[in-house]
Amino acid sequence: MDKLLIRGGRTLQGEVLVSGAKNAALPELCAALLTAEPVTLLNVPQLQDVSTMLTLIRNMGVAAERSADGTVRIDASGLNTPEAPYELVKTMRASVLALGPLLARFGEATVSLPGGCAIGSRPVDQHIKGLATMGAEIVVEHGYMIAKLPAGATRLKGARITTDMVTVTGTENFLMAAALAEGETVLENAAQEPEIVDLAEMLIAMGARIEGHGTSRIRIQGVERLSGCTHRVVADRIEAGTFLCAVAATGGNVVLRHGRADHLDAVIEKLREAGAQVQAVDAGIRIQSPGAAKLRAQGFRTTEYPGFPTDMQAQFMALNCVAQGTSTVTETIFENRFMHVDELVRLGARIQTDGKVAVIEGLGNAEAAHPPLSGATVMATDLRASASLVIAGLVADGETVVDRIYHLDRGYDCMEAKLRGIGADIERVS
Ligand SMILES: CC(=O)N[C@H]1[C@@H](OP(=O)(O)OP(=O)(O)OC[C@H]2O[C@@H](n3ccc(=O)[nH]c3=O)[C@H](O)[C@@H]2O)O[C@H](CO)[C@@H](O)[C@@H]1O
Ligand SMILES: C=C(OP(=O)(O)O)C(=O)O
Repeated sequence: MDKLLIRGGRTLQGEVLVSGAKNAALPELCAALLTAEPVTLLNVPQLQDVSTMLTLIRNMGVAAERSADGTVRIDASGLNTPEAPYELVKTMRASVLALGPLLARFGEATVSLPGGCAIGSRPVDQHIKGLATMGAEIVVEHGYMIAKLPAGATRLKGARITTDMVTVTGTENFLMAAALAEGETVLENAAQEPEIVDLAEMLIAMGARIEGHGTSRIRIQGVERLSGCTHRVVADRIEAGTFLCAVAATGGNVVLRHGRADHLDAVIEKLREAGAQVQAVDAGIRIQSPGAAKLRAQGFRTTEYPGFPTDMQAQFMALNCVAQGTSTVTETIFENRFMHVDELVRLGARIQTDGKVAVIEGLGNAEAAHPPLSGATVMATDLRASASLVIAGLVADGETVVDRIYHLDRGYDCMEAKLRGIGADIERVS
């Protein structure tokens, strides 16, 4: 099993190329199921989750080829098995995004329930309720959602869908289903994430009629068929945010090429309050930091976009551990997304948790002769927890080994090579 070996203490300088967003590429690969015409996606990141999604759609009879430059060509004209099996869904929750497109184009779908994962339960009751409002008949049997149209119906019906909470994958499933439904669908309480906007733009390029994406009310006028398209996946704001926290912690001066500062307002605001300089520049985002010991830790609460993203909580917590002062972090989206805490503590961090709240005693001291964390072997437990351990390892004294980095490989495109490119001492060992 691969591990990362990090020797901490280097500042970071130079330029990093931000990849396409995992959380946009995965729904967009599913959106290609909505048409029998070829779809080309550009800027698709090289990630394990993308490979899993390609396996999933190929299992359905879809032709999909991926080139090294990030182009993926999909031809779903031969789709013959509208099914997402448990073996694949259990390793990647995003597989539930096949439900909406399969139901809309074929009138049937069998998709495994995702179950839970390390960070908490991943319920899909809102997906089922919303698609049922559009006329689908969905039963849950043997761990699968088995969905079909009522006898005689050929399309889903447009509907007004108000979800109990803001759901990102729910909004994506509804968008894709509604694009081919009969009549108008209005999504109330819709998610506003940049990845939703990017998916909507791809669907519009396929001929969908969508308005209001990026706001909490999205209107979709269903069309009878969608065409192929070429679409470029939006830059990964979470990858960019992770590098921002890494540079803030180590100190340095780095440009994140293609990074979108306008998609990271909540995180950038906190970094500025901490004392780092962060600017949108032509090429992307520039960060200059004197290093965590001279920054002030910042409390935050995770919420849906445009609030502070849950997918950045672990990485910012790692920064808070080595900055000055006490901070409070509240995780409101997932009930178990503090798995990195015990591992950060192994490196010397001081963190107390109580339910959704973590209190971090920042160990930053600009006068100290040694870094406050000391290298150790730590275990990655989930995707963003892994990234937080890498950030901690970059500032810790001596060697840190991050084990189980298959979690990291699900969602970061060549992270160690990118970090090495800006001066980190980090290598992958088997
Ligand atoms: C709003 C939010 O921050 N969503 C995050 C969530 O998206 P993801 O799409 O996985 O999760 P949702 O946005 O659907 O879930 C948001 C909240 O709603 C609940 N829920 C959701 C659907 C449902 O049918 N029933 C239900 O109760 C979830 O338990 C969760 O507490 O995890 C992703 C991976 O970390 C992040 O990229 C997303 O930013
Ligand atoms: C947890 C994440 O992804 P997933 O929903 O695929 O588990 C993430 O992107 O941080």
